[in-house]
Amino acid sequence: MPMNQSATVSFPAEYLALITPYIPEHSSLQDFTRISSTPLRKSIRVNTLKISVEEFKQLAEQLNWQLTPIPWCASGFWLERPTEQEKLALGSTAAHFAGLFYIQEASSMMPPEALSCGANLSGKLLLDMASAPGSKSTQLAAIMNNSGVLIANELSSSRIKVLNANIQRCGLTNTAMTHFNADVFGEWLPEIFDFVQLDAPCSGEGAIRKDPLAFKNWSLSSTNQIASLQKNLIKSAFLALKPGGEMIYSTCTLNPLENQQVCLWLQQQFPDAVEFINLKNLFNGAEKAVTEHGFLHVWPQIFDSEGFFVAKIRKTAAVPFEFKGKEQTNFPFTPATKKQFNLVEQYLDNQFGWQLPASHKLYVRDNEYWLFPQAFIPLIGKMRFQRIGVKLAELFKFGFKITHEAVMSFSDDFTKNLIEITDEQVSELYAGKDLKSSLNRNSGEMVAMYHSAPVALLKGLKGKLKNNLPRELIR
Ligand SMILES: C[S@@+](CC[C@H](N)C(=O)[O-])C[C@H]1O[C@@H](n2cnc3c(N)ncnc32)[C@H](O)[C@@H]1O
Repeated sequence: MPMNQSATVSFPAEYLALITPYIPEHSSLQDFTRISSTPLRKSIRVNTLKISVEEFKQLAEQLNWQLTPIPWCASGFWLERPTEQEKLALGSTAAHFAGLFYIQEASSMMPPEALSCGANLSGKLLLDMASAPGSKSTQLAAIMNNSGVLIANELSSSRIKVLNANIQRCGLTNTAMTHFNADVFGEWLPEIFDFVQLDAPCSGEGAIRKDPLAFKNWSLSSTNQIASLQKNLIKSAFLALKPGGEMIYSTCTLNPLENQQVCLWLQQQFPDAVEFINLKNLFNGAEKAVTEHGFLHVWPQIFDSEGFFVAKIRKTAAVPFEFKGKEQTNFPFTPATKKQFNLVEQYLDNQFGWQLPASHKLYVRDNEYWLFPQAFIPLIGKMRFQRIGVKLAELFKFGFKITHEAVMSFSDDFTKNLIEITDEQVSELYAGKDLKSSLNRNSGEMVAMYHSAPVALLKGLKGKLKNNLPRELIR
C-alpha cells in the first residue's frame, strides 16, 4: 500500500488492552484508531550544516514548496509540493542530492531536540547507539555544528551502508562509525561519553500510519522479547555515560512494556544514579504528551504525527561497572609526516584554494589520506572503528585525487574551481551524464555547487564537465 493511501487498520485486542490505560485523558482510544488509518504528513529537516533555515525558506519559495514549521524543531517543517512535482520523488530532487535537507518524520526529530534542550552539545563526545539510517545522527551532528565527536553505531551491515551514504550526503565531519551489538559499549567504553542517544530497536507500532502492516506479526511474547533487548541496551547506554552526563531513550512504539517500563527498570537497577528529566517544557504543547515521570508519550493523534516515546535521563553519580576493554592493537593509520602534510596541502591549495582545517588531523593509510576530528584522537585504539572522519584524497602516480565525500563535507571553504549548476544539471549528473561546458582548456578537478552547497566532483575538460560521481550514487 503506498504511503499516501489510507487503509483501515485492525489492532489485536491484546494490544488495545495494553495501551488503553496510557492514553491521556484529553484523548481516547477511538481518536487513536481513527488517526491510525489516515496518511502521514510529509516532513523534512533542513540540514543546517549546509544551508541556513532562512536560505532554505527562500529556496523553497523558488521551488514552490510550502513549509509549515514543526513546533519542536526549528529546522523541521511539514512539506507540501505542487501535485505536478510529486512524480519526482523528494529523494531525487537536487536539494536532496546536495544534502540541504533530510526526509524525516516530525516526531523522530524530538529525541535530538530533547537531548540538546538545556545542554550544549558543541565539542562534546556523543554516542548514538542504534543510528541507521541516520536521521538522528545527522540531526545531532548539525546541532553540534560538526564539532566534538559523534560515534554512530549500527548493528545491521546493510543498514550501515545507508547510514554512511547519509553521513556523506549531509557533510558530517565529526563522526566515527562502529558496527557492533550496542550492548558492548557499557563494558568497552564505560563512563566515557558526555551524551548518549539510544533510539532503540522496537516493535515499530508508532509507524502504523505509513505501514498498515506494522501489526502483522505483533504478539505479546515478541514485545516482551524486544523489551528485554531494550533493557540490555539501555543499561549499556547508562554505563557508557559519564557521571553527570545525559541520555535519551526513544522508540517509535507506544506500548508501555518497551517504553515506561524499560526506563523504570533502569531506575530500579541504579536507584541512586538515575534521574528522569521532565520534558513538559520541551516545546509549546509538550505538556499534552507528558507522562507522570516526565517522559513524552507521543500518541499520533496528539500532534498528527507518528507515534513516539522519548525519555531523558541524567546520570547523577558513578555506578559500578566491569571494564572489559576491547582494544585495537593494530590501528592501520599513522599520523601524516610533515612531508605528506605539505604535499597534500599544496595540491589542495593549487586546485581548490583551500587549507586543511585545524579542527581535524591528517592520517595516512597506504595511499589514502584521511581527516580525523581532533577530538577523536584520544579514542584511537580503544576499540575497532569502522570508519573515522572523512577520507580526504588518494595518492596515485599522477598525483592526488580528492574524494567525493571530502568535496561534500569541506568545499564550503574552497575558494576556486567551484561552478554553480541548475536543478536540471544536477539531475543529469545523478543520471550518470557529463555536462556540456564552454571551457576551452582542461581545468582539472572542479566542484559542482547547487545553491552554494557542493553536489558533485567534476573534471573540467575542453567542452565538457566530466562526471566524477561515485558509481553507487548514479540512479
Ligand atoms: C529505530 S532504528 C534507528 C533509527 C535511527 N536512530 C534513525 O533515526 O535514523 C533501530 C536501529 O537499531 C539497529 N539495531 C538492532 N539491534 C541492535 C543492536 N543490538 N545494537 C545496535 N543496533 C541495533 C537496527 O538495525 C536499526 O537500524
